[in-house]
Amino acid sequence: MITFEHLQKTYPARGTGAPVQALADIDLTVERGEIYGIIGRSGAGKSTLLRTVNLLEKPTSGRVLVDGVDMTSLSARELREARHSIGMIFQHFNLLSSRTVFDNVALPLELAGVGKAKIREAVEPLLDLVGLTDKRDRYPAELSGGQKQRVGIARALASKPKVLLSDEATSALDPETTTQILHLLADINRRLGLTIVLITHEIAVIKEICHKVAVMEGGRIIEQGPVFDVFAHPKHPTTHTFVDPVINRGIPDALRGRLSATEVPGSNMVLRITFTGERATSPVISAISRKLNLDLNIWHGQIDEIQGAPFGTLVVEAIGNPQSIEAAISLLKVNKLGVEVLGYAVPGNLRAAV
Ligand SMILES: Nc1ncnc2c1ncn2[C@@H]1O[C@H](COP(=O)(O)OP(=O)(O)OP(=O)(O)O)[C@@H](O)[C@H]1O
Repeated sequence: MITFEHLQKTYPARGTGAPVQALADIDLTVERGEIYGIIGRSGAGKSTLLRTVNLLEKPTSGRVLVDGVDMTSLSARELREARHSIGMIFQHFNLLSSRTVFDNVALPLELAGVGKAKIREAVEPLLDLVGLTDKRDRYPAELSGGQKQRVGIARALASKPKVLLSDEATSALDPETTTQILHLLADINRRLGLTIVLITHEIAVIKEICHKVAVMEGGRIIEQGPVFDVFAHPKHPTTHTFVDPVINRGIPDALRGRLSATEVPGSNMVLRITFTGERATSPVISAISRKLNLDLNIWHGQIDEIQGAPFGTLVVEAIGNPQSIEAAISLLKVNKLGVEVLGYAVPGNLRAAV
């Protein structure tokens, strides 16, 4: 539905400053019907990337294709037309304070010259969809933040877009309202098959509703893929800093302090084994222990949930000869379990910690 091809954006120098390269060679595809989350720290280039989709920001080079149409090649009139199929919602809602809820939602249709009866036909179901039928004659100042964003969503849907762009739409809301708005977006995605691209600096937003995620840093995408895969096996250190606080893949601090990065005489290897819902670990682990005559002492374990699928982590201390341990690691991998060496620990220290 949306393809970014070799997309670059450099903002010209301001005053005595240097030009800013906000986007550096972005290649990304968002499939139809997906909720695609883009996460990154402040200044990573998220807003710039999102705003190239409807050409609020013109790329310096490269292309943006929306439903097969190269947005960078359109005339001003064609671009106005194309923008009807791309809705957008904002952190600060961008509502007109002098218009009622109904009139805010109706605005894009009025601007497109749609008649009064047709506007009513379009707006009333949208107010129902976002749960604001009883607020239709209220003004923005009389609404809560969550209600204002519901108006923003209804207004964005008024021109029946194929794509909805969400620019930090929940950043100004409290956690409970954030969850309600995210559920509304997920519901709209399911009911209308709408493709949603959202930018956020909050990993909880990605975890809650996105199917896929791209992590941005310094104008580049440093990691991307299905949310489950990126959360379960983050590769880039920046992805770790986002994911680790919400997916507890780690070990308790008291135990972590007893790990050393290098092997010392008498120490045992400590492994982290990760598994997804379909894989039962304990029969595999006990079979491997028996077969190779080694002990895999479970040190710490837990199960998280990513997008409704269980994701488990076990930290084990491997006690046996080095060849058996190497063979065990291979066998765990053959059984499609994730294995990482966390470090080494002296058994006495471990027992003290447990
Ligand atoms: N109009 C502009 N002129 C010059 N530089 C800009 C402009 N807009 C953004 N930038 C710069 O481009 C880089 C990317 O900015 P962008 O707003 O896309 O990042 P972001 O990831 O959305 O950040 P935030 O989460 O803070 O909004 C930053 O260094 C920013 O200062």
